[in-house]
Amino acid sequence: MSDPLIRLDGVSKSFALPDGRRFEAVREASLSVRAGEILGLIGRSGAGKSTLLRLINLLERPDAGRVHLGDRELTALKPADLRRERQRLGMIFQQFNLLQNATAAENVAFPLRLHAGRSRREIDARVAESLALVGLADKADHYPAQLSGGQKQRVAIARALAPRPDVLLCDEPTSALDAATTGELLATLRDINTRLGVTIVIVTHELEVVQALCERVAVIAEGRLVEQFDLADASRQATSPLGLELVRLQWREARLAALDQSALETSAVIASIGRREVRHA
Ligand SMILES: Nc1ncnc2c1ncn2[C@@H]1O[C@H](COP(=O)(O)OP(=O)(O)OP(=O)(O)O)[C@@H](O)[C@H]1O
Repeated sequence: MSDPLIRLDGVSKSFALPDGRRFEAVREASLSVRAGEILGLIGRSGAGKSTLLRLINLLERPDAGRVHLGDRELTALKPADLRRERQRLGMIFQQFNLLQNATAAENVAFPLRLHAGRSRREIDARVAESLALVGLADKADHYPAQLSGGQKQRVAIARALAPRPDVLLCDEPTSALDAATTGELLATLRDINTRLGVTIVIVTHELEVVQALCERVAVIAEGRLVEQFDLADASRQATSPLGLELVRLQWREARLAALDQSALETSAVIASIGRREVRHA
């Protein structure tokens, strides 16, 4: 494997419980993410998926272990250097996290204004470009309350992309959306990955999302990374219950696709017989 873009080395994170004990949400997790790939992080509720994702951009600081982005060790950086490196890591959330009293354009401009050195004209151009990327050029002046759930998530994606990050971290981005809107949003994420080369790490509890979008998957259970595999690798042996469920879903989808194909071929044969009979009538 080429040098990874993101590398977690033995990261652990615990939280204080009300009774004073500590709960280990992530335990000695090591993970590498290649530049340009789409990695799914899956696990049952409470398994530690979101915590692991937030350890990548140090929204959560690990108690132990190291986080690398390219050749920089984020866990060793001073606050000003970390702020700069974090611009390479965009993030979106399940509940969109938009500023309600700001327009779509103002929301997208927000991260650009946080860092000095960009002119007003540069910011306006970047905002327009980012909204166009997610198909919302005509909604720049709309407030979040005037947008659908899918449109709100697109504004959030535009905001995350505005600083031109290398990575997009997605925390359950489709959980608040219906099936059709989920499909459209996944197509947008794939397009961003293909056209811009943005590496994507997505946390989800929906195996269909992994199946539709991801190239590789990492399974987390009780804070531990229990297995990782390429979805296209037919020779793989999934071992965890969720890994096995995902493989079964892939088989089912593949069988349905084969059935669709044979139904299509059958109808083509019937149609050609019909045409011959009409000619001979
Ligand atoms: N700030 C916090 N303080 C205390 N406990 C926390 C905190 N954040 C997470 N936890 C606990 O850590 C565990 C893992 O949480 P996390 O949100 O990472 O799980 P998850 O796999 O993303 O779950 P879900 O799919 O339900 O969102 C949970 O038991 C959660 O209650």
